[in-house]
Amino acid sequence: MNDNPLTEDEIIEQRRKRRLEILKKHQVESSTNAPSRVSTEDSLTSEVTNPFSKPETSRSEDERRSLDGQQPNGLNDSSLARPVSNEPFSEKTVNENEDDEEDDMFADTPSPSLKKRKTEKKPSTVKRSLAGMQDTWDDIEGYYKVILMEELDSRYVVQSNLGKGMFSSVVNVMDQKTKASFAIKIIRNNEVMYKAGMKEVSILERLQAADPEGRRHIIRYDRYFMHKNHLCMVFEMLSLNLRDILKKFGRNVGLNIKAIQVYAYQMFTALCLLEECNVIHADIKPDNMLVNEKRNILKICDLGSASDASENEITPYLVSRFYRAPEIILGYPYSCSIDTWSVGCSLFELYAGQILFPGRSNNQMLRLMMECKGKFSHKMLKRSQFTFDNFDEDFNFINNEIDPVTGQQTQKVLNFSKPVRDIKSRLKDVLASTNEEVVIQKDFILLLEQCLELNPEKRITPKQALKHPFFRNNQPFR
Ligand SMILES: Nc1ncnc2c1ncn2[C@@H]1O[C@H](COP(=O)(O)OP(=O)(O)OP(=O)(O)O)[C@@H](O)[C@H]1O
Repeated sequence: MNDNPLTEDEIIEQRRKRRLEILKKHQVESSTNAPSRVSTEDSLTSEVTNPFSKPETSRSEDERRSLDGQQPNGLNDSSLARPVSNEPFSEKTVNENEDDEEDDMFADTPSPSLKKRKTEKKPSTVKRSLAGMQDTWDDIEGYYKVILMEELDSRYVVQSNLGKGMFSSVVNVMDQKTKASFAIKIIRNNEVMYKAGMKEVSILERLQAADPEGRRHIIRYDRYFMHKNHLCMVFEMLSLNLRDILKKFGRNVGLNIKAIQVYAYQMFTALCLLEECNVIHADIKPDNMLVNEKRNILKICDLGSASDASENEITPYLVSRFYRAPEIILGYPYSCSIDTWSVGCSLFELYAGQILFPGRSNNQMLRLMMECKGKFSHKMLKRSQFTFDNFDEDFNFINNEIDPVTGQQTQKVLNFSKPVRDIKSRLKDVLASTNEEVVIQKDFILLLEQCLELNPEKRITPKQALKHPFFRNNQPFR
């Protein structure tokens, strides 16, 4: 298997394609969906009658078990790590962040080198000079130049930088009224991003109305305001994302099975809410799952790629590639179950400490999926729009690879009669240390297999997943 890291050019090209898809989508939607004006005083926290909301009493017992504050045996830092005796996988691991580092099609100038990206830790302490000099507020890429102790919306005081994504920079602030901490996502000063941000706001509002008490593991959103031409979205303050957790506690070997159980249950609880609201997240991955300080509560964040399930326009670059469901690549009708696929990939990665399908192209993603799960049914291939990009007329897979020696593109037909690298064999080196863990691990493998059904119609639903035997001995929820 070729697990070599992608070249910088390949990463740039891959990410550019994805952002182009998002750009195209928002250009089409913008004329109808985006509000023409946003008031700085507008708040989205007021009560809204929500057609998607479901009364508390109608929630299943399983869902209720996962509610925040009902987990007496929460995780702590030591309970996340797997015993060091577990051997890491011998395979070379592809840089897990490669899919997040990209050239920036929204910037006026070429991006700084990929390595230089995540640099800024502390906001500048230089005082901003003259009001009215708008261009000094933004950097050349349209990110707001945050100043330590700056006041936003006459209320929030900037404490530190939290992170930087393609669409925004995120800062930690203190609300002077309540002294509470919040995270504010400051969207880049760019019309397309503003429209994408407003769409994220409307989806968050909808999810919030269906879960007014915020117990279903989607990030809590408070309100938005405008600051110097930047859309600012106020969120509850959380701690690390699961990619950071994996680096910190998994030591690149993965987290222990008990931590996986707790997080998995919360992920499926969030997916249930998304499904009830008919929302597809479309960017589920460890980077977009945040945990609290105590590490016992997980929330899914970054709804920036989310959309209504009825808007499921066929496009082959939706979702970050390693977490992309086969139906997206094939051009088969897709729905909320693409998020279940992404959760399956994320859970494997959190447990194994390595990416499940580190394909360097959509074609290679299909190959890795078939090595793991066997071949696609002809019925599915017949219904897919992009089948012949990757299969011949007899539905044989055409493997497209770059020859590492000659650098030439090579094509050869590959046949997959049955899985050659299934989940069980991939996890054979992750040894369970107790008999109890052996049983839990077996159930985990079963659950992963069901999340990773090639046919989306046969894939486990989030509601079914919550009842899976994998959660049988999950004491924190009992
Ligand atoms: N509520 C929060 N609490 C703590 N940290 C946060 C919070 N929200 C975001 N962050 C940090 O900021 C980073 C970027 O946030 P987010 O993914 O929402 O931004 P984005 O611009 O949409 O990024 P992307 O390029 O992934 O689309 C996150 O990975 C996380 O580390």
